Parts: sequence; structure tokens; C-alpha cells
Amino acid sequence: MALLASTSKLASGARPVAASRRTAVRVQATSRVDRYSKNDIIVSPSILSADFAKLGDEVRAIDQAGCEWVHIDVMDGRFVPNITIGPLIVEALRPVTDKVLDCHLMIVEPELRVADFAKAGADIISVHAEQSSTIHLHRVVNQVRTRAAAAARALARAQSQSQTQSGYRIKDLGVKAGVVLNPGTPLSTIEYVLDQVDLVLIMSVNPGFGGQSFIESQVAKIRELKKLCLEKGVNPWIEVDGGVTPANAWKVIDAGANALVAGSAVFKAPSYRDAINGIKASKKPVAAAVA
Ligand SMILES: O=C(CO)[C@@H](O)[C@H](O)COP(=O)(O)O
Ligand SMILES: [Co+2]
Repeated sequence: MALLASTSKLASGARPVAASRRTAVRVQATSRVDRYSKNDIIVSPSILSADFAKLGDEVRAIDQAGCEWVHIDVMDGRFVPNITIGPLIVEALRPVTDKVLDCHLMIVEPELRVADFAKAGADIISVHAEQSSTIHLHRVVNQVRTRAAAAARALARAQSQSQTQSGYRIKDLGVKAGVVLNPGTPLSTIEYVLDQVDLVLIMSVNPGFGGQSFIESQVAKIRELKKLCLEKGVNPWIEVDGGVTPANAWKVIDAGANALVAGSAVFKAPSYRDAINGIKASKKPVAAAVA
């Protein structure tokens, strides 16, 4: 696991991001994502619904409340109508939690930004399959995978040469590549990248905002995706994003999803822990007995 941990902490000075660049970072033998089993249900709270005035505290709170991943919605005001988070925020959050930083890129030309998010400490980088985001889906997916491979080679070199001292930065080791489908985008769009990705994210709302209602038609899409994966002999994470709550999570779990994003259902709940546990334990309601 962690081969080297820096003894230096971020000072509460004016330039914490720059300071973190100069100090050593944790070097991991495996990706953070690989700590989790695909047989379990992962909850990835979307920080879009967090209180941005105290983002670090909010991320610490969901970490302590038992989430596995932290979902980061990156929006550019072009692919979607909203503007949110960039790599600087990802870099600022990296020292706050050792949980998976699950970055959902809702941007035009993600190929221009993959390196920045990888360097910032993203563990998963997911790009939209729609051509209004990228013209070259296969290329950008492989760009993420190439970074992971390069980081793995750098780690091997560092280990063999005992170069894990301060200043040797391998923050992006094991970046996983995800592909995202909007509710209106057919599964066929990703057929020829399915063997290239670590994760498929099915949007169960139209992207752009938190707090929208779950689109029921996406349950069938998740079921169909699970079937397609079995037919092709691949096993990516199947993540669902939008309108997921303790009341409806069972539907997507039953259809084959194993990573559930939840923004408002966690951050607007009185207890983050109860909301996360409620999503994991979500069950189909038992029909009321007819008298
Ligand atoms: O990517 C998006 C929206 O574009 C999501 O990640 C939302 O942020 C999820 O929020 P809720 O629907 O769970 O409130
Ligand atoms: Co999202």
C-alpha cells in the first residue's frame, strides 16, 4: 500500500497548492480504486450539493461518514449550462481525504484536461461519450489509460532505484478511465470502448445540476449494460448518477449498478452516515397486505 508518506503537512499559509507541489506525496503500489470490490456497493457523494464555503470540512465529513468515493462534478458552462470545479480544487482536496476522487468531466474537449486532472490527484477520470463533448472518445479514454501506465512504470523505476524520496511525484498512479452516457444516449455509443474502460457511468438525470429527479427509463439501460458486459466478458464498474436516494437505490443495484453517486440525498440529509448507509441498504418496499 503506501510505500512512502510525506512527513510534511500542508502549512496553513497562503499557497497550500504550491506547497504541496514541493513536498513528497504518498506513493501507492495499487490504485485507490482497487481497494474496493465490485461485489460491494460503493457510495460516491457528489460534492456539488456540499457547502462550498467549507468544502474541505464537507469532504472530511463524508469520509468519516463512511463513503468510499468522492464524486467531483466538473462543468465548463459549454457541455452543460453550469460552471463548477477545476483541477485546482481537486488538488486542494487531495490531501484532505485518502478516498477515491471520482472526477466526472462534463466539459468540451476533455482531452485537453486529462493530464491536469491526473496531476491534481484524480483516481477516476470519466468523460462523456457524446460527440458534443469529444469527437475522439476512444483516443481520450486511452489518454487516461496511458497516464496510468506511465505512472506505473515510473513507480517501478522509483522502487528499483529507491527514488521514493521527497520530490518524486507519482500522484496519478492507477488513474482509472470512465465513460459517461447521458439519459438520451444509446448504449451502442460505447460498444467499441467497453473493453477499454474501467467504469461506465449511466446518467439518471440530464447533466448540469444537482437535486433533479431520477429518470426511471435508465434502470432498463443499466440492466442492458450489465448484460452487454457479461456477453463481452468485461467487468467495468457500473456507476449511476442523478436523483439516487435511499428510496430508489435498490432499483439500480438490482439492475447491476455497484457505484452510486448521490448529491442532495447525502448533503441535504440530517445525517450523512444514515444517508450513505440508507443507500447501501436500500430495499424494494414490501407490498402492503390487502385486507
Ligand atoms: O453530474 C451530476 C449532475 O450533472 C450529478 O453528479 C449530481 O451532482 C448528482 O446530484 P443529485 O441528483 O444526487 O442531487
Ligand atoms: Co456527476
